[in-house]
Parts: sequence; C-alpha cells; structure tokens
Amino acid sequence: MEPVNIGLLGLGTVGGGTVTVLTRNAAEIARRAGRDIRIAHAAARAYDQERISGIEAIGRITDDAFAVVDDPKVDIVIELIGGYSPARELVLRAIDNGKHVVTANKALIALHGNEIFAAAQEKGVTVAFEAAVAGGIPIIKALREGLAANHIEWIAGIINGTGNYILTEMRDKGRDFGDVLAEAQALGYAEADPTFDVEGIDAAHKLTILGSLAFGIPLQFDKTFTEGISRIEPQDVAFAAELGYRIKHLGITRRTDAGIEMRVHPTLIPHRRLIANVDGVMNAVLVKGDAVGPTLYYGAGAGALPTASAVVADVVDVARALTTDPTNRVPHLAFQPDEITDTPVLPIDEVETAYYLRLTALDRPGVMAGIAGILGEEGISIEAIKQKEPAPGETHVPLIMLSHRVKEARMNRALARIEALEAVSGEIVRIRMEGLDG
Ligand SMILES: NC(=O)C1=CN([C@@H]2O[C@H](COP(=O)(O)OP(=O)(O)OC[C@H]3O[C@@H](n4cnc5c(N)ncnc54)[C@H](O)[C@@H]3O)[C@@H](O)[C@H]2O)C=CC1
Ligand SMILES: N[C@@H](CC=O)C(=O)O
Ligand code: NA
Repeated sequence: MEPVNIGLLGLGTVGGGTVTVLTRNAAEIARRAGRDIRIAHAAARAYDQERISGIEAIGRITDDAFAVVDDPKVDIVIELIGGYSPARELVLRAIDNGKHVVTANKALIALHGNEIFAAAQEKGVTVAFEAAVAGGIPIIKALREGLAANHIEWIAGIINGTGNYILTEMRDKGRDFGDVLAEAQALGYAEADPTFDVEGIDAAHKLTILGSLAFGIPLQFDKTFTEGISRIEPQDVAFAAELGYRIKHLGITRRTDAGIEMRVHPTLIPHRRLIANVDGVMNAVLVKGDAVGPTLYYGAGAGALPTASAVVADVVDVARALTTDPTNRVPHLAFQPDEITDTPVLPIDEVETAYYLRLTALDRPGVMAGIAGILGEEGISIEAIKQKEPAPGETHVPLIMLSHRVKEARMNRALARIEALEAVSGEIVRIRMEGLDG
C-alpha cells in the first residue's frame, strides 16, 4: 500500500520530537497503522538540524508553511507551530484542501475549534488534537471513547506541566519562581509566551476543551474563569501543609443543576489524594463518571517525546480511518455535532467552594469576634481557625481560616467587609479548596 504522506509544520520542541518518534518507531507504527508513514514535506522558520534525530528522513524542508498545506502529495498536516495566526489560516486551508489535520495547539482549538470542526465536518476530514490536553496522556481518547457510556459529573486536572514544575520546585527545594520558570523554558515545557503558563491561560485553554468533551457544549474559552500561580506565596504553601493540604493549580469543570462550572485556579486539596502527589512536569486528570466512578489519568504533560507520543498516536488513528465513511468517525467533541447543547456556563460568582483564607490582623482582644461576626452575618461557617504567634516586635499576626462551602459572591462580600476593618491590614489571601471525593 502507498505510504501516508505527512506535511509537518514546525520543527521546534514538539515538531522535533515528532520526527524522532515517527522515524525511531517507524516499523512498529506501520504495523499498527497498516501503512508506512513518512514526512514528505516540512516547514519551519527555524530549527536545529543537529538536535533532531531522524531529520534526514524528511523529504523536503522549507520555510513556507502554506507550501506544505498546498502540497498535493500531503495527506495529513501536522500543525506544531503554535499560536492563533497563521495557525488558524493554515489549518483552515489544509481542511479546504481536503487534508486531515493533527495539532497540539490548545490555544487554537479552545478559541477557534468550533469554526475548525465545522469546516472539517463539511469537508469530511478529521482534526485530531490529543496532544493539546495533558501532553502525552491519552485523555481525549479516554473521554471520547473509553468513557462514552458515562454521564460525566466532574473533571479536575493538573493540566499545565510548567506550572506544576514551578510549584513543586518551590515547595520541595525553596527555589525562586523566576529561576524555575527559566529552567522550564530551557527544557521546552513552557509556551512561547510563558505568561500563558503562569497566569493559567494555557490551563484554561485545555479545560475549555475538556469541558466540551465531557458535557457536549461548544468551546467557550471566554467563559472559563482563569487565575494563575504567580501570586502564591511560600507561607501559604507552608500553612496549607500544616493543615494537611497541598496547593495545586487545577482546572475544574463540573455539572451542577444551575449550569456548568469552568474554572482554573490554585486549589488546596487534601495531601492524601493521589492527585495531590503529582509533581514536577507530570499532569494528572481525575474524571468522575456516574457508572465508572472516579478515574485518574497520569503522565508527562509537556516535553518533546511525551507530546510527540500523542501527536503520532493521532496520526495512526487518522491513517487507520482514511478510508472510512466520515460519518462513522469519532466526533470531534465526543458528541454528534447536532447534539452539542448550550447548557449555560456558570459565572464564578455563582460557583460554590470552600476557602482557605489568610488575613493579617491586629493581635488584640475583640478582633477575632469582629471577623467572626461578619462571617456569621454572611452565613459563612468556619471549619478551622489557626492563629500564628506574632513575630518579635510585630503588632499583627497571620490568621488562617478554612471555611465551609459558600458561593463566591457571598465570600467576596464578606471579604470586602473584613478588609475594611481597621484591625485588618492589607488584602486577604483567598485560595479555593476542593475535597475531590464526591
Ligand atoms: N512544548 C511542549 O511541551 C508542548 C507544546 N504544545 C503545543 O505544541 C505547539 C508547538 O510547541 P513547541 O514545539 O513547544 O514550540 P517551539 O517554539 O519549540 O516550535 C515552533 C516551531 O514552529 C516554527 N514556526 C513558528 N511560526 C512559523 C511559521 N509561521 N511558519 C513556519 N514555521 C513556524 C518555529 O520556527 C519552530 O520550528 C504549540 O501549539 C504548543 O502549545 C503542546 C503540548 C506540549
Ligand atoms: N506549556 C505547556 C505545554 C504543554 O501543553 C505546559 O507546560 O503544560
Ligand atoms: Na493528551
């Protein structure tokens, strides 16, 4: 049988890894796909010839990505340049040319996926994106296929490798935030703009995709609440540990009677949960289905070869389905396109969680009673309070409180009133908490 011809866009971290995996495992991949798979044409603005093992097997390398998507020999375009533009134009052009597409670009899928999948359906081609969420972990496949029997209740995941790497190094080795970020960049884990990693944007892109796959809703990145890790302080990591918790940056999506929660933020979770012990660049995604119960998927969330593993698995999937009727393929967003519903996404004000609060208050009788009075008036009950000893010469002490579950809007009101008290100084630190057991 004729080989499958790949057009590869981008020869950076993931593009280079993809060349290596496709060439190193060529024989085994061909046995699985039923055809040889070869990179006929590749495009990159820049690449390091010396660092890409297998590069000599590429038919032709250019700097013109549009020449690759317009190459009539190419059957499958792999988009690994990243960003919104020209990635969007390249993918739409590839589809228009009748080519299948494999991409690792979560920013592209989260923002333009609805348009891209509609175009692909129209043309009868597939756009595969396993590498876009949780790198090498086959989480898209698990949600679309392995868990297809279930009513999914919620998903909670560590879905940014760079962020988890930074949090782990800060906690275990007391390293500086900036230092660890620079290392994650050197290792090829970070996005081209690393604020996407540290401010939670990358995790929000991935959560947007997970929410759509789990609940059959359109991709709605603009409705995903996003908070990053840049404001986490070492003292909160230490206080959380004293109380039996770890701080992890989680993407959480949950079905409730009022709508679907979609939120990305640092979260205190009990240290005994498996997911609380997922460290470094590793990712993990917990999925709770009504029939299967809780399931956990773990693996490398970033890096050349782990991400290439997902890219090449998609290529094999597409190659196997080249001759099947498009209507019999697994739908892009897990549900049939005409079954995507517009269940509302809840604004963060409507979301209910427990909270870790740290405030700095005057060490004087009556102050605690004033704070407790406001919380009581707002109907917020407190599960635990810890008052630290004042440092020598200090008049103020850190006060740690863990609340029961309450709507965000109500907590915001209470915190504004407490911050206005004369005895309370500065901003109250608030970190959401989840038990992940229900
Ligand atoms: N690095 C990682 O661990 C992971 C990355 N991803 C995603 O994979 C994609 C690629 O990421 P990396 O490989 O890390 O990026 P990179 O920056 O290492 O590589 C990008 C490559 O694309 C080329 N390029 C950029 N614009 C181009 C254009 N207009 N025309 C031709 N070539 C162009 C660059 O010259 C380079 O060869 C991104 O969408 C990223 O979000 C997904 C999962 C993990
Ligand atoms: N920058 C991302 C790369 C993979 O998606 C991360 O760190 O997770
Ligand atoms: Na994946």
